Amino acid sequence: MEAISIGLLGLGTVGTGVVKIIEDHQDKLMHQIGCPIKINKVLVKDLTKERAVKIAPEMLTTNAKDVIDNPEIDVIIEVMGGVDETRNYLLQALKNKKHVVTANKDLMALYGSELLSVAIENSCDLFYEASVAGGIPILRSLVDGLSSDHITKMMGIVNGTTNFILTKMTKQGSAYEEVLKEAQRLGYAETDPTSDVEGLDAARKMVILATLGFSMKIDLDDVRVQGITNISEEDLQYAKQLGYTMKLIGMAQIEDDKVEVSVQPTLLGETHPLAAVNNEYNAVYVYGEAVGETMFYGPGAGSLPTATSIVSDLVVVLKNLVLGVNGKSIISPQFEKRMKEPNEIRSKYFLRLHVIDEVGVFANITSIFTNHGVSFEKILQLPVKEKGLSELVVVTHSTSLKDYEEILVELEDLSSVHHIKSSYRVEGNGHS
Ligand SMILES: NC(=O)C1=CN([C@@H]2O[C@H](COP(=O)(O)OP(=O)(O)OC[C@H]3O[C@@H](n4cnc5c(N)ncnc54)[C@H](OP(=O)(O)O)[C@@H]3O)[C@@H](O)[C@H]2O)C=CC1
Ligand SMILES: N[C@@H](CC=O)C(=O)O
Ligand code: NA
Repeated sequence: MEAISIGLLGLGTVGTGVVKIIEDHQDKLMHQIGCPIKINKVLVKDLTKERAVKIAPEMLTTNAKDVIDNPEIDVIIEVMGGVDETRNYLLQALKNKKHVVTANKDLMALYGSELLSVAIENSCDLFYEASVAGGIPILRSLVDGLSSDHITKMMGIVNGTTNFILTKMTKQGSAYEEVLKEAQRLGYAETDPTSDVEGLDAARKMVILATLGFSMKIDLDDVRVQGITNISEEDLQYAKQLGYTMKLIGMAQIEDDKVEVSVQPTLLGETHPLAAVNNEYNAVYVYGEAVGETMFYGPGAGSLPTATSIVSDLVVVLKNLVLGVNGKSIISPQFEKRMKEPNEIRSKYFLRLHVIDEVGVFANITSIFTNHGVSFEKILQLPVKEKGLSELVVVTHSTSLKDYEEILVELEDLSSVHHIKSSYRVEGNGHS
């Protein structure tokens, strides 16, 4: 078989890794697919930029048509990021009967179903393993390895940048801004890291996971999102003191055919399997009715780990090409989406308050919780430097989101509550 010709859209952190893996693993790839892989054209923004891989200048272009309309190219690897422009490029590429491999979760979370239908119409493959948890083969595990089970819960640390930041803040007491800069330097963060730290990147990945895991078309608007920018040093200290580890957790659960999906800073019991996932590492905890607990762990970001998933997707495209089955493995969602209402979403919560230090305050606060049928699992009360105030930290027993939100409003209205400092979801030690 003659060489397979591929085109790259982008040659940054991930694109460079793709070129390296194709070069360094050429023998193994050749053995798997029976022919060499040839990189034909690469779209970049800046032709003069120094590249971390050797690439002939004539292979670079700033004109996307040189890649997507190029009759010599069989497969497009999209690693440029962005949504609108990229969507148009990939739609055109699929209409041109080119198979697509992408790392773009922003695009797949928003336009995945459109792109996948166009792929089916054109008998093309569209794979996106690198878009969730970079180097971990989690999407394939959901659609192949666990296809026979009924998945009821997925919890993920799916953003490497925020896990890196929280780990360094917790374990080394590092300052947020400093660690964010380090994550950017190491190539973990998005071009605009706001989407990392505000939780949006993780939310997009949870949309992809929940859509595949529950076979239901989940949209970004269905995800409740909170990032890590307001987490303070004090919160991390209290978490530790109470036996928890703070992580940005993506949660997707289904119960009685109704789904909840969220991304929020969460206090995990120290023996929860996800509590030990540190630095830029990602992990996705998947609970299936038959299989029970499983966990998929590995690097969630970075050049070579992400590129590994991309080139592995490319191998599947090429194997499918030999078998003549491209586009046949894409399965549309089976079920209608039904989301849980706030009164059906249950959790424990950590709440930190500054309250006026006087007689009767604690009783007033407790009565608000009692009126909603919510009791405390843990309580801490300490003086604060500010005169006349004390710090109250509670962990509740399980309550509905509806009750909890009403409690917060009622606490805000209480004159003896000076300030609600922070509030986080609490998860125990797993096994559910
Ligand atoms: N970094 C990571 O660890 C991971 C990234 N991803 C995803 O992979 C994709 C790429 O990320 P990453 O490699 O980090 O990004 P980079 O910013 O490092 O690279 C982007 C590349 O695309 C090119 N590019 C961007 N916009 C255009 C445009 N409009 N026209 C032409 N070329 C363009 C840039 O060209 P030039 O070099 O000339 O500026 C650059 O080569 C994103 O979707 C990201 O979310 C997924 C998993 C992990
Ligand atoms: N910015 C992302 C990169 C991978 O998707 C992250 O930090 O996880
Ligand atoms: Na992956």
